[in-house]
Amino acid sequence: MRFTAEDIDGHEVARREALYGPLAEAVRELVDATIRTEVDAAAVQEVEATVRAATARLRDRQIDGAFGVRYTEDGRIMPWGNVVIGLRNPIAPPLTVHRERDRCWSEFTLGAAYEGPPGHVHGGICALVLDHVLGSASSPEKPNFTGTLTLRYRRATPLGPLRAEARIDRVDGVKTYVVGALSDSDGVTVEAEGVFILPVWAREGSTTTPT
Ligand SMILES: CCCCCCCCCCCCCC(=O)SCCNC(=O)CCNC(=O)[C@H](O)C(C)(C)COP(=O)(O)OP(=O)(O)OC[C@H]1O[C@@H](n2cnc3c(N)ncnc32)[C@H](O)[C@@H]1OP(=O)(O)O
Repeated sequence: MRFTAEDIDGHEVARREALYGPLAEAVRELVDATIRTEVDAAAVQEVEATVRAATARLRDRQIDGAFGVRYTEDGRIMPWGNVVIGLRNPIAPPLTVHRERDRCWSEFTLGAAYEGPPGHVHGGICALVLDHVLGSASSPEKPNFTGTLTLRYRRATPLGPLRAEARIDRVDGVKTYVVGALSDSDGVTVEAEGVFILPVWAREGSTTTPT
């Protein structure tokens, strides 16, 4: 498991956010435009060549494997490759998750890139979002892992503005039970409950390391 310390200060974190955030946002727009465009064949081929050239340019210098979770000495966490919240991940909507004591919530918009049933959010994407928001609620600091996630899809979730929220129901040793829901403006579309577990390597007195 890749947790990497970065010897950088707040200014450097901000500089990187300002550099990579707009790139990821531009690629998100590209994905949406790729799905919805109706330009002619020549234009599609021209854009394909441009995108391939841009990809090759970025690959001139890159890390091996995934981004991992990076952190600074002063406790800033940079999960920038994360598929839900990652600043550098164009697949991430991305969500901004807010916290208040034992609750977390996020308001966000899912567009064409997240479609399953026509005009509606893919069920796996609903699970992805709820897994993350419930997991975030389960622990403000230590990294809990999803043990079991149970969902009840009450009705199809339309693409567009949505809200996900979660709160701790109870804690039993290393297990935290969390409940939550995904909603649109008409109310709940998916109910969720999850058991989030502190992995062995993060438990008090553990000498094992993340694998
Ligand atoms: C770090 C910063 C990150 C920045 C991002 C922040 C956002 C974070 C949000 C991220 C959110 C997204 C998060 C993600 O995407 S996490 C990624 C998806 N999840 C996984 O990959 C988890 C894989 N599994 C494991 O790592 C382990 O099996 C875990 C850690 C789950 C348990 O470990 P271990 O197997 O060693 O446990 P134990 O033997 O000591 O048992 C302990 C207790 O737990 C009970 N139990 C065991 N398994 C399960 C189960 N599956 N359901 C229910 N209960 C279970 C067990 O009976 C016992 O209870 P009791 O008998 O004592 O009563």
